[in-house]
Amino acid sequence: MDDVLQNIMDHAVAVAREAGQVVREALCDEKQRDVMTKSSTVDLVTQTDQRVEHLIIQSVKKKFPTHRFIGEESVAAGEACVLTDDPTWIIDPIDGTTNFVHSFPFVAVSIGFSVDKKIQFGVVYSCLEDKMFTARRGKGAFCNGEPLQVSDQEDVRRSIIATEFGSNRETETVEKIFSSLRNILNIPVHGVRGAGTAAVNMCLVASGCVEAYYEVGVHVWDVAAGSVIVEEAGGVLMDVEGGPVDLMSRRIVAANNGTVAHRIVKEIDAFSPTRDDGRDQ
Ligand SMILES: O=P([O-])([O-])O[C@@H]1[C@H](O)[C@H](O)[C@@H](O)[C@H](O)[C@H]1O
Ligand SMILES: [Mg+2]
Ligand SMILES: [Mg+2]
Repeated sequence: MDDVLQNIMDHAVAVAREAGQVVREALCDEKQRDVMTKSSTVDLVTQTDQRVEHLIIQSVKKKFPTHRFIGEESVAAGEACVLTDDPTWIIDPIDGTTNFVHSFPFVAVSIGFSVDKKIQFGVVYSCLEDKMFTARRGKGAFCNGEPLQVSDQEDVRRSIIATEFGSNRETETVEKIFSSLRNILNIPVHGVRGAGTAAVNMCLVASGCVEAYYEVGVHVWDVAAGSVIVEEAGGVLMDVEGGPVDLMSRRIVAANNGTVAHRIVKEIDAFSPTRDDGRDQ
């Protein structure tokens, strides 16, 4: 299986690079950034998201015809979001679509690969920075081939925390997001940041630039690849209430260590969006 998995991962890296090239080119063409909306008026999608997802899936199908897929835009088009034990590619063709639409310079192609419901490797290509983040379970995490290591900071008060506001603008949700943010700022922490892409935020944790990232409202395709990149860089994953992470639950804390993760969890005003797999919370 070892060489087989490496072969699959090599293909993921190659297709992510190809997809990134398409995204870069599309940035220069306003038509390819025309906005459509999904779950809310601020949940954006473009024809480039759809085109890139199609490109990735077709390319994989040709080489690995039995593999399954969970792709953000396929799910938006009505496909089921079910993780089985079968080899499954979990794809976010453009993580950071809002950034893409506005030319805000953090946009990633995110590909996770799961077998037996466990992510085996992750590839995040931050295509405007030309940074290829990769990690295979048990084999370390890398950026452009250089090993990654999380920060060794244990004191949350000397930390930068990343988070996002998401695309749910219901009053209650916005209140909870701000309540968590206020609590964390008041610890106080050195700063709060957000790149506008969950996948890049997780790679920033893996790179040691920020100590933790948390969000309620992410989807499995936002975090599947990043989850193994964080763990392989020495970090930890947790649910926002401190239990084990569940990638379908739409809740995540990714941190450099358990001390920082547990400290952040204390300040998060948790809530439970509808799960990606439609199961009860
Ligand atoms: O829609 P998309 O740009 O692929 O993904 C979104 C981005 O990662 C954003 O930073 C995060 O706040 C959202 O929760 C994601 O859904
Ligand atoms: Mg995304
Ligand atoms: Mg996306």
